[in-house]
Amino acid sequence: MTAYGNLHMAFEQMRVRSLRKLHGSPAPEGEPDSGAEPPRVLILGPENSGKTTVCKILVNYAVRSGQGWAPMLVNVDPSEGGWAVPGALSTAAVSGPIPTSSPANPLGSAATSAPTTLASNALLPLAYWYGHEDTKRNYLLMDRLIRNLGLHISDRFENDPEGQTAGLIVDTPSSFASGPGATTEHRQKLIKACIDAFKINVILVVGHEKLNVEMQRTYGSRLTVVKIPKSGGVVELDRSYRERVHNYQIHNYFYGEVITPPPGIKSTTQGGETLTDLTLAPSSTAVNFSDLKIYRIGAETMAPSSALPIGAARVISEMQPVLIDPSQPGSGLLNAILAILAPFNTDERERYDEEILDLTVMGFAVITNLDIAHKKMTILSPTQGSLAGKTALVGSYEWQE
Ligand SMILES: Nc1ncnc2c1ncn2[C@@H]1O[C@H](COP(=O)(O)OP(=O)(O)OP(=O)(O)O)[C@@H](O)[C@H]1O
Repeated sequence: MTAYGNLHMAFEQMRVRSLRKLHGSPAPEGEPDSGAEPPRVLILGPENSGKTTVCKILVNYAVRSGQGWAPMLVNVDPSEGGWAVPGALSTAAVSGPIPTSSPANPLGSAATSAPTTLASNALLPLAYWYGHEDTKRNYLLMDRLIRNLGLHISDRFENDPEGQTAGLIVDTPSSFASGPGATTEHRQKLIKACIDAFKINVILVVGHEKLNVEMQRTYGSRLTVVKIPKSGGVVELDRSYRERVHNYQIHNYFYGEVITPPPGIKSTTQGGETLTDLTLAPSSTAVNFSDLKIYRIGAETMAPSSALPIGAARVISEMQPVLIDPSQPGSGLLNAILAILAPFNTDERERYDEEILDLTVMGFAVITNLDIAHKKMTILSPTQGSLAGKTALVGSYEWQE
């Protein structure tokens, strides 16, 4: 904790200096006035090194310091869940301490979920849908979504110069830290995408000497690279636990957080709310196949370009949106999670081919039944709003009650 405490103090000084610069206040004697940048931190580390926990500790220290900071927390780990369901990349400005009581909402829950009085249970995240657990599956898409998140954050910072002095903290997947030989180039590109998109000025490497040396060598001359020890408390999470957590997170997205009080206790509250308020009632509706346009980015199974025979070109590129016909057997839609996308640009002149890749997510739904004979599908969604005319993206996540 000493290392985390010291880091917090250093980041706090950066915030204060950058706010001072913004207000044009003079620096106290003996303090340099240059380089007053807010902390924009990228956290890297291998699997089970406690990256997410470090992010949460640093964000919680910042919001508790009583200065009214609301740092941006960015989750580019698609297997994490963040504020949406697993498979999404998201970001939110955090203004209250993040509750850490449940793996269902590892970073605090979004305002779209059950309303509660805790400030960090009312986060307004911005999410993009990547749709797969593994960043290696479509690294070009990851790269594009990271850059999209960065553009939105830059826009927000431009409109809120005071808010930007709180800085931002980026949690990354463990595949950014290490991986089999051939993926080194990909992960380096993704790290570079994060550094460019979020204008990172500090890289924290959690307990990985080799990566620390690599980062020092590549970025040491222009960014601060700090190695911090892995906390002794980190729990090694295995594959089956992670799968259970994913199912639990998706269940929670639709049904809210069902917390059963310990035996013998009749009524309990969390953050001043009675626990029954935290349960949600999703709606199940039958829609025609033609009502909803469902796309998949790239083909379902795709070998890396380097594995194709010499001279062969792809029929479908990794970034091409492919319209799926639900009436075709093997469409892979049954039980698939759908990300319902924000509408396309209404101005025809502003439209472009791959616009679908740059649309943010409004919410998630799941196809619980496909009736090919009647061309209808049953969709479970958080609200009763009509899905007609909407566009959805499907990835490789599936869920069954
Ligand atoms: N200091 C600590 N004390 C107790 N438990 C901890 C501590 N740090 C982390 N943990 C627990 O260890 C587990 C793994 O930590 P965390 O999710 O932060 O690691 P990660 O590096 O982000 O993992 P991933 O490989 O999924 O990216 C979590 O269940 C977390 O609650």
